[in-house]
Amino acid sequence: MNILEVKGLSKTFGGLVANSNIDMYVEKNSITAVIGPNGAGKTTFFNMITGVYKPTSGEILLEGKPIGGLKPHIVAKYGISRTFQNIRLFNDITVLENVLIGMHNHIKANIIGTLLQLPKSKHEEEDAKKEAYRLLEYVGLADLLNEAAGNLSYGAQRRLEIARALATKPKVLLLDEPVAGMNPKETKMLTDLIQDMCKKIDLTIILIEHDMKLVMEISNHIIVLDHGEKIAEGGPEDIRTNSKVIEAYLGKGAVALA
Ligand SMILES: Nc1ncnc2c1ncn2[C@@H]1O[C@H](COP(=O)(O)OP(=O)(O)OP(=O)(O)O)[C@@H](O)[C@H]1O
Repeated sequence: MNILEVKGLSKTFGGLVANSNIDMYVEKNSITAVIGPNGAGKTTFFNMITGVYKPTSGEILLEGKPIGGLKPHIVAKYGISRTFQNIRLFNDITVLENVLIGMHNHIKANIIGTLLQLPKSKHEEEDAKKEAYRLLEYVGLADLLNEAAGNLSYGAQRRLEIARALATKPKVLLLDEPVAGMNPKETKMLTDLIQDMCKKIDLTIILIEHDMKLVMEISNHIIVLDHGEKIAEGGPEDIRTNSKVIEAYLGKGAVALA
């Protein structure tokens, strides 16, 4: 079953075509990678799916419902969450508080209730803390819950971003270059986490990643963008040997790397 469908999606900035007529079908509980050289249009594509950019044309359907052009917080409520290429955490507050902030969409108590410490809000806050702790345990950060986020190692900050994204209870999680800048040990931890999220917590994952070893190892499906167009899609083996893909990465006349 397709949880997400993208049909004829385009985005232009003035005269520049950043995405042109892209189709994508994402199966539930799968891992899809979006790859392509620098400037190919990958982040623009993510920004349209998450509501940061309004598509110039085309459709985005989550479980058959149109979500294209909705505001990011509404898209998040419908079940799409993301992490960013450049880590965006609140460095001066604790690890736990960063996750609690991710939950605000799901906490019903209003601000007055919170200020007055009404019983319902107190109860909701306790539940939120328990859930945040559970998420931190899941990503391996429970021991650091009272640490300022800015003091965490790079790999731990990436896992905290994922915990915060999970706090919105997404159905689809978009990861923008999740292992960029990580050492091999951190990369392995994150790779295991990505696969576990897909298998054990009923999540569908779409990732942008330049680490081809990782992409080939974990993706069920890969789509390749170049100059804003989808030039290929398929399983890792199809993509590894696709002449258009090799040409996009290495230039005309290049031969297969594999
Ligand atoms: N807000 C914007 N305004 C104008 N042009 C933009 C905007 N966002 C992206 N672009 C342009 O759209 C094209 C695609 O950019 P995008 O960031 O989507 O590529 P990318 O594949 O994510 O690149 P990278 O791998 O380097 O992150 C580029 O030419 C970029 O300059």
